[in-house]
Amino acid sequence: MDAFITRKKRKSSPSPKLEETLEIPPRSETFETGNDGEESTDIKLAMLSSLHPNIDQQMIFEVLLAHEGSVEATTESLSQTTKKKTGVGAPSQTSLRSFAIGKPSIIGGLSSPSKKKTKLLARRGATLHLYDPQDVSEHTPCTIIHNFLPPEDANRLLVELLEESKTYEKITFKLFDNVVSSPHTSSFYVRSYDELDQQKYEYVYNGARLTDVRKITPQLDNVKTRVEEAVNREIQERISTCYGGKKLKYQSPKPWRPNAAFVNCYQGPQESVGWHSDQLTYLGPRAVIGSLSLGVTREFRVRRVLPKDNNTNNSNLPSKVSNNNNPLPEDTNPDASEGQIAIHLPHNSLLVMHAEMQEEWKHSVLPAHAIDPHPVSGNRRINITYRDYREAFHPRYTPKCGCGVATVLRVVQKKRENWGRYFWMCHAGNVPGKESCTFFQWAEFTDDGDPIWKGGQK
Ligand SMILES: O=C(O)CCC(=O)C(=O)O
Ligand SMILES: [Fe+2]
Repeated sequence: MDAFITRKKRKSSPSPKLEETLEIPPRSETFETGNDGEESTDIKLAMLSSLHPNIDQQMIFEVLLAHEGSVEATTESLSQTTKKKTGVGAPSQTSLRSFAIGKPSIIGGLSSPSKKKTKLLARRGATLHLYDPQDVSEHTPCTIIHNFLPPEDANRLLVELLEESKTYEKITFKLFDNVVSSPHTSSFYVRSYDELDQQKYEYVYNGARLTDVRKITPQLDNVKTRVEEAVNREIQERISTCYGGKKLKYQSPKPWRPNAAFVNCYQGPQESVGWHSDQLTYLGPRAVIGSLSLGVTREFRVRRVLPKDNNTNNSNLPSKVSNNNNPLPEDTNPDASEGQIAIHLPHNSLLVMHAEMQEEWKHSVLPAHAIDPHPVSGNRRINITYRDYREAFHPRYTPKCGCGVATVLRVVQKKRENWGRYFWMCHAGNVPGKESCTFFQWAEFTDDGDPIWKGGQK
């Protein structure tokens, strides 16, 4: 879904614990700000991409660097560039072979039984392109199944959703003085009219309600069971091959049951979604998401978020256990946090985002230079993310803030102190132009990721 804006934390916030994060995810995502009193580069890029949707992100990044991080100077310069219709340069691409040295540790040490120092695959500014399912599962927190559905079922679903997507809309929202709109269209599907009502009137997405919620279509429903089986299989496989035979702490041991689906439509190469993590508020910690791609092939980019200490220098990060008892990432090369991996998502591929993904990685679908048209969808790509909304995380149970609205669940991603710890905070802290109340509460879970409420169950 759409998420591409954020702002820096108001200096007046009374809660020191919030310092490292403050984000404005319009729907179900979380974007992160820096902790140095300025918007992080991602945020600046997200803002600039929204303001200049037709300019390649790599170009925006270079212009931003040339202007020493000034958003104002960059936007001015980009406006000139657009006027002059200057072309944009193609980003340099590198292959896996030129970077892979040994077997990498990909998930912050969680899967790394060997103490041998491993080299990270992607360096700052470089992007590794992965096509092979084995490479994807070894080097990212995802697994991919190509040719997932029988071809005729994939086409039926694609045709159905192309028709549906004719009435999808871009989300618009206000960012400071600008009205910004999401760089693709989307809609949300649930199983029953009762759930539809709940989504419209009980669930809150960053202070707003979803307006476009639909009942699951016949083909979406038909495919759901197969996605469910495959994802549960992949989860078990991941546990045995990557987590040493034991589920992660806070990961639910229950079978994954998709009961909602966001469907995105990307019309043409320029439509995109910026860097984000999906919101855990209704999914709980260590959530798994099944993502089915149809139509035009696009690149799904992932990059790990490494914690930094207060001096933003993480080069001396010792290997130790964080507050949630997961080992901190072993590889602390600051450049490493900037490296990106591009997973190519062809028509009819199922990508499973595993339990380590949302807390420790960010993902995006960046604008493309060119696409190969698909025989059925032309220049369009449809993406379905099946999600398991957990009853225990229904807004009727989650903490309410001073604004009287259900709070959002977040995780400390960037700061070394409290890295990996979850907290509930006021949703308005994520909404531009809205004064947030000071609500903050560390989140507590059982080992199986069920919430423990202070003062007993609400
Ligand atoms: O289109 C995709 O593959 C990813 C979409 C996404 O990240 C999301 O809906 O949260
Ligand atoms: Fe996402």
